[in-house]
Amino acid sequence: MGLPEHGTAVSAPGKVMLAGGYLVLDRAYTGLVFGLSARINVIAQEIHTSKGVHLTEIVVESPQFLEAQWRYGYHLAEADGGIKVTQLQVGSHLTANPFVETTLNFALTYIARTSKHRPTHAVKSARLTILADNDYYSQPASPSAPTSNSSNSSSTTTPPASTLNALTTSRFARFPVPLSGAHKTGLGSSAALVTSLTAALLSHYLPTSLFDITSAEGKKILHNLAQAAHCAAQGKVGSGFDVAAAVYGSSLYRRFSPSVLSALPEAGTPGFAPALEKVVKDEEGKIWDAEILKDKISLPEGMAVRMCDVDCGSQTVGMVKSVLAWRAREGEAAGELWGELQRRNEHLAGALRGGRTGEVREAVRGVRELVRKMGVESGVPIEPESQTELLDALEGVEGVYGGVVPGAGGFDALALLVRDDKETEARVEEFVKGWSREKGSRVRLLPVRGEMEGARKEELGVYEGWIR
Ligand SMILES: Nc1ncnc2c1ncn2[C@@H]1O[C@H](COP(=O)(O)OP(=O)(O)OP(=O)(O)O)[C@@H](O)[C@H]1O
Ligand SMILES: C[C@@](O)(CCOP(=O)(O)O)CC(=O)O
Repeated sequence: MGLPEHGTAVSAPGKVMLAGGYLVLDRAYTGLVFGLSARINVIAQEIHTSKGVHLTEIVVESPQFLEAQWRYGYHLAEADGGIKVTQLQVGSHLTANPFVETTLNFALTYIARTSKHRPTHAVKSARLTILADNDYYSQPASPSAPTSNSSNSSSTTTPPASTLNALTTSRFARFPVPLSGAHKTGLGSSAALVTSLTAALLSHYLPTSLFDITSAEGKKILHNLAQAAHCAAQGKVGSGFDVAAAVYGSSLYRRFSPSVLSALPEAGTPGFAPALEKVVKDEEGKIWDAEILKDKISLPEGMAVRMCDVDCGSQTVGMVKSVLAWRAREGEAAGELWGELQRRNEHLAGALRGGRTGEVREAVRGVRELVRKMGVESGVPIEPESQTELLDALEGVEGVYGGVVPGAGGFDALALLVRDDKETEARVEEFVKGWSREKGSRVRLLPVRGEMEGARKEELGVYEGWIR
């Protein structure tokens, strides 16, 4: 498979919230958010049809997974409802991908509205290829065999067998399962996907005078559009820190008011297109009130953020709901705890930003102490005992400054602040191997690390073998 000459590629990073989980749901508080080196890449290409064939469809595929192709037709919805896609059947069955479908509705509507062409002329057939870095999903035990993929072999890109071994051990693994069977590691795949798919569509269809991912205005449009699409696809309004990280990379994050999106009609319903354009462009800067402060987040020289995947079979549902119920119930005591926790989170951010490596360990301990208190008082295992034991033990490994349960916490992940050298990495790997043996859990140090940069354009050559 040669190198394709045409197309636009973008990538957006995953996320980890080092401190500020739960608090960040309220605009009175902030979160310390890091973008990650694991990216979701989307390549947009024109589909060339034979002469006389008037095919208009958008094909989205994730060639790393089985049965991961979604094809859509589209039409202009009446009464300014925007461009609405309809999924087309591929082979014998139809698997929905709500994040892809909603993103197409939002991005294509914005494109048709903004471009100078007639709406349906603005959107020609295209193929979007999604490639996710390996750390988003746990790796299969053994490399997958080539599959014939009979149901959609006509259009799914299957790398030739000769390159398959290399691909399974290289940047983009092939998984022997459909996307629904992949085990996620919690790095924010949906936010990175929605952001990079939105950016790929905007870059593909609009001239740089209307969308330029490298400019501040372009990032603003991407952020507002991706937040709106992600919230609609999720069916709820979270803090949006994951989309902010996907667009801007690491930052100190204060959320937008939920009311920003509450007046937006559903995609395809009357008035959706002008309402979306207005909220995305926010021409007077009065609609969006999120604060995404990039210069407030940095690390001391020689320090890295690393992640561990903890696979121990425990799951916790409804954590956010239970913590917020506790806060509503215990207004005053909870408010005091959150106030002090916010101060400690800011102190940690200050120590990291100021390069005060010597203060980091104590600052992390201070944060963890109150996170545990919040957990005990709300009855939610935010930093469960098994994680406390592991984090305390990891502090004893030379080169580890400290670690936390990131985001909402729970049993399944850790974020560590470590000395950024091979020796520390080897010691942590050795330690978690021993811990897994001893405790009967599976703890893995992921290759992924904190990174400052957000969504960006990529060279097509990176994806050789995966696109045509
Ligand atoms: N490689 C991919 N190709 C296509 N769609 C994907 C891909 N990765 C993720 N998605 C979409 O994102 C959904 C997963 O989103 P979900 O919010 O459950 O996970 P997440 O964002 O990784 O979770 P977390 O917020 O815990 O990190 C999938 O069901 C699919 O719709
Ligand atoms: C609990 C919360 O504050 C953080 C959730 O983070 P994560 O998905 O566990 O990385 C929710 C949110 O900010 O949307």
